[in-house]
Amino acid sequence: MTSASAIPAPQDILPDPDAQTIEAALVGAPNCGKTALFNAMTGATQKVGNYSGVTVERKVGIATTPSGRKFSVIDLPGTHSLRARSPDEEVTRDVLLGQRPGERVPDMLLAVADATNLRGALRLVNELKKVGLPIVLILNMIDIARHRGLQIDHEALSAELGIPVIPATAVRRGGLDALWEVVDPMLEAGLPERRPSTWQAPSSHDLRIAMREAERLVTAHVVQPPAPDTASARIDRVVLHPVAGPLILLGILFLMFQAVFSWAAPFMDAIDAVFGWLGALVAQVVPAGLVQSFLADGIVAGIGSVIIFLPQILFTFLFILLLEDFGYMARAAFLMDRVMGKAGLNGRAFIPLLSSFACAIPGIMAARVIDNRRDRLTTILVAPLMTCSARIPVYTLIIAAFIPNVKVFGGLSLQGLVMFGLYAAGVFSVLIVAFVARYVFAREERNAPLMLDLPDYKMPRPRNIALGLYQRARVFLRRAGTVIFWAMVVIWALSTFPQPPEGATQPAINYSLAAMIGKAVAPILAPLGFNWQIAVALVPGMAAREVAVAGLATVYAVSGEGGLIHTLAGQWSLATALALLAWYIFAPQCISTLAVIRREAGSAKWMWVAVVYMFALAYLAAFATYQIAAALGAG
Ligand SMILES: Nc1nc2c(ncn2[C@@H]2O[C@H](COP(=O)(O)OP(=O)(O)OP(=O)(O)O)[C@@H](O)[C@H]2O)c(=O)[nH]1
Ligand SMILES: [Mg+2]
Repeated sequence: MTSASAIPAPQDILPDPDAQTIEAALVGAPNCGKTALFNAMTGATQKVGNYSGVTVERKVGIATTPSGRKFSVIDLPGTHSLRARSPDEEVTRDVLLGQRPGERVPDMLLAVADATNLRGALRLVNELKKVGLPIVLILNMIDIARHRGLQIDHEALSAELGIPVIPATAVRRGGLDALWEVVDPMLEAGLPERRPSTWQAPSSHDLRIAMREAERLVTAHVVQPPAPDTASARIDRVVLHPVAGPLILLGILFLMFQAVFSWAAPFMDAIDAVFGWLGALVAQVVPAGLVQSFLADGIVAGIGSVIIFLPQILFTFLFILLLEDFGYMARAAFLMDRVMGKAGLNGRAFIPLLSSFACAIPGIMAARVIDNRRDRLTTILVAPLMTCSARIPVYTLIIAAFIPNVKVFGGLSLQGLVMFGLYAAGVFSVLIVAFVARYVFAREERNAPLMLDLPDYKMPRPRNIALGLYQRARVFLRRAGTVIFWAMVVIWALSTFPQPPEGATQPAINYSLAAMIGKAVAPILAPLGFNWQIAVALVPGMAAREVAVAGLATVYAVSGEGGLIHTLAGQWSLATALALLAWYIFAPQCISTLAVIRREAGSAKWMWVAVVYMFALAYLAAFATYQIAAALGAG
């Protein structure tokens, strides 16, 4: 039998316009492995993660059965019931009930259960049966269930439910063989006509009856192992401990930044050497003049100054992805729940905020899992304050130039410590702003604690990690090749033209348009300790945060200074550097994020609220930092 997962299929494509194509929808609780199944069936590479709420949109792919039959598979956000409470659950409900305009109802349902936790899945199946579509129940993660000694009589379950029940392991080669053996003949024979839906939103009474029925099925057909004391439970007794837990969380993050700083350094040096060599090569091969300046100062210096931070970004995400896949991040959510509740943040805001470490855009989209509109809005507005990966270049550059590379407190890297502090400042400001928003929105204090599904710990899968890193690297390099490249071209041109007059005495850039613009904006930024060169970098830096780094590299390279880090260390005071760090904690310097806020919040008003409050905080923070640092003698 050929493995269907070996057949690549384009992702995110629309269903085949040929109405003959069968459409099967994956439905199940959050974190039961729907996306892992989707990827295995279609060869797609959608994000999976060991926590709930990874998928918030409908995705379509084409699966090919071993006998070569093709059908569409729809991956949906996880849901416990069709009685949808949040925008992501509504997607699932609307797809199944045919309430999405222009989309037909799927032809069959692939109900997915986490085999180690059948009760909820059986309750959902009870509801799904009323939709009137043919159902196949997939008992996914059967590998874990077997490992734990759970015995599930899937044949008896199938007889009693009246639908096929098939064990599967989405993440193993051959893990879908049993599924294909059932689905292939089903497709061959043709699916039965859809019966009219009799689904109605269940009342709490209905839910209780369905729950009892699920309970009965589990008792009848599942043999639980005698010792329920699993490794997960043992680990959780330590990491969820009320005192030890938060300390362990802090310790892990702390060590992470220490490691990132020391491990990334040699790779960054290597990239620096390559770009230094490229710059020298350009200077040698291309005759001195405008073309040489464009290539060496604009392209090589500008792009190189950003690409050098790739190792830092990859190491940071190596840690985050490992913790996610291991199942620790869901515990972190549990530990942070009380603090977040005090700040008035919805417990489900944790994952959106966690995603914002990569980039605020997926973070803001992940806020769709939050049902209460005001809570969702608060999360959308604070997500951009989390330290996204585009800030890493800015932070690292300034740290490298101004924070000595020394060990303190018996072996801790001071630079790693400052980076940790900047991340902590981001998290802290999220909590403060959310707290204030609670009064602005007149929201009540959150009373219900977070209903968390704590997933079992799993060994991180190298494939998931590699995929995650590859995607981060691709996003980062693509930005370097597009937004940053074009910003560089503009900044170089502005810093080069008009050319200095005959007999000019100052550096050429002082006669350029960039200097004129920078000097016009500079008075507004002077109280923050920013000079006109910073102003030149910050204005196009609205496009994306890293552009400011590339901008500084070009501005100073065109002025004829070599080595950005050295130049900055020589030209700025410590107070200026600290003020710029403070500015970047808050400033909304990313057009794409603002566009997504507008889309997800549903009006331009909230985008402007974000722009105004973030600029105001950035200005205040930079002002206070500069004035205090200068007063202390760092000016
Ligand atoms: N051991 C094992 N792990 C699995 C299996 N299927 C999925 N996983 C892991 O379980 C976790 C959750 O998988 P996802 O596919 O993201 O779950 P999902 O149902 O799409 O979750 P949401 O999108 O949040 O609803 C990931 O860490 C997967 O690698 C399986 O059959 N066996
Ligand atoms: Mg998913």
